Amino acid sequence: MIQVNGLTKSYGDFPAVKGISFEAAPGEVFALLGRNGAGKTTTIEVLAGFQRADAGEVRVLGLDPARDRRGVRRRTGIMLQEAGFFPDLTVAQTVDSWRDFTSAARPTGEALELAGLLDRAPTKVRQLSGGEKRRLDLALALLGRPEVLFLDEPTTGMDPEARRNTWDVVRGIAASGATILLTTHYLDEAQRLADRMAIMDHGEIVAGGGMADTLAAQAGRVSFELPTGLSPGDVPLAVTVAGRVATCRTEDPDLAAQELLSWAAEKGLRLRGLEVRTASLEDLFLEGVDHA
Ligand SMILES: Nc1ncnc2c1ncn2[C@@H]1O[C@H](COP(=O)(O)OP(=O)(O)OP(=O)(O)O)[C@@H](O)[C@H]1O
Repeated sequence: MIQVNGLTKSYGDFPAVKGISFEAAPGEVFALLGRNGAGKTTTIEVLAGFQRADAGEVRVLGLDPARDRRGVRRRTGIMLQEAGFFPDLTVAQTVDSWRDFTSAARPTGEALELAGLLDRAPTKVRQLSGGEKRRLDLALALLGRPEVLFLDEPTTGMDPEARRNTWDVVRGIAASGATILLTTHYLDEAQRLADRMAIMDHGEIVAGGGMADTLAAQAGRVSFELPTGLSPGDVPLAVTVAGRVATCRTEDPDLAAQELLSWAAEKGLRLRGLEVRTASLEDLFLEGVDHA
């Protein structure tokens, strides 16, 4: 559904995307992650046909978006970071006007219901909150029953309930066979939603793969307060210490915690603040962008 091979894009002398490659299959949610300026939006804009790549090959639904922008646009939905709405139209009028130039469009009520915005149908766009505007954007992106959906930071500004609603919608669309390319700064969102991901930094992919496999291959951590009077060398596992908090990075955090607890019991020590954590996407993200 999406194939990117060696995509390169510069603005003047500035290389924003430096030869990245990835693919996304039908029914897959693919998350493109990375800090501000990493090149995520540029990548989406090239895929959606808004920008031309300088080099590399890009295919969406087997089409080249630079040559067949119309064909791509007809079968894809897009939610960019800044939407341009007419402030004096109501929510329903906005959707209606988009329906006029969308083929096989959903009924207005259905699109609004999907985006959780039905009760705001008669409200003027200028009166919507930031999160509600994102929901209107989502309704428009879903209007043409897209086979590929590009979502650039879709839940920014949404309250927790609206975020969850959006996740359910995204999962539903993916379950119906569509492919979703998502950028987000909420790593919990990526971890919950995405089947696969790529972390970008300075225009390059620095880590990526299947979400579950990649996280499973990452080390977890066990941390606790180092008991008074002890030094890191007294602990039976290799730890790093910041302040009084000792941290052990390990592939098996449960086993490490058991070893620590039996050692503490034997010595009559109490391990305060004991925390056992499997690897999170946040760990991987920080490691990826730090080492880049
Ligand atoms: N039209 C433009 N002209 C010049 N430079 C640009 C333009 N658009 C983006 N850039 C630069 O290209 C780099 C990549 O921008 P891009 O918007 O793709 O990053 P991003 O990963 O989407 O960031 P964010 O998380 O902040 O949305 C940035 O350094 C940005 O300043």
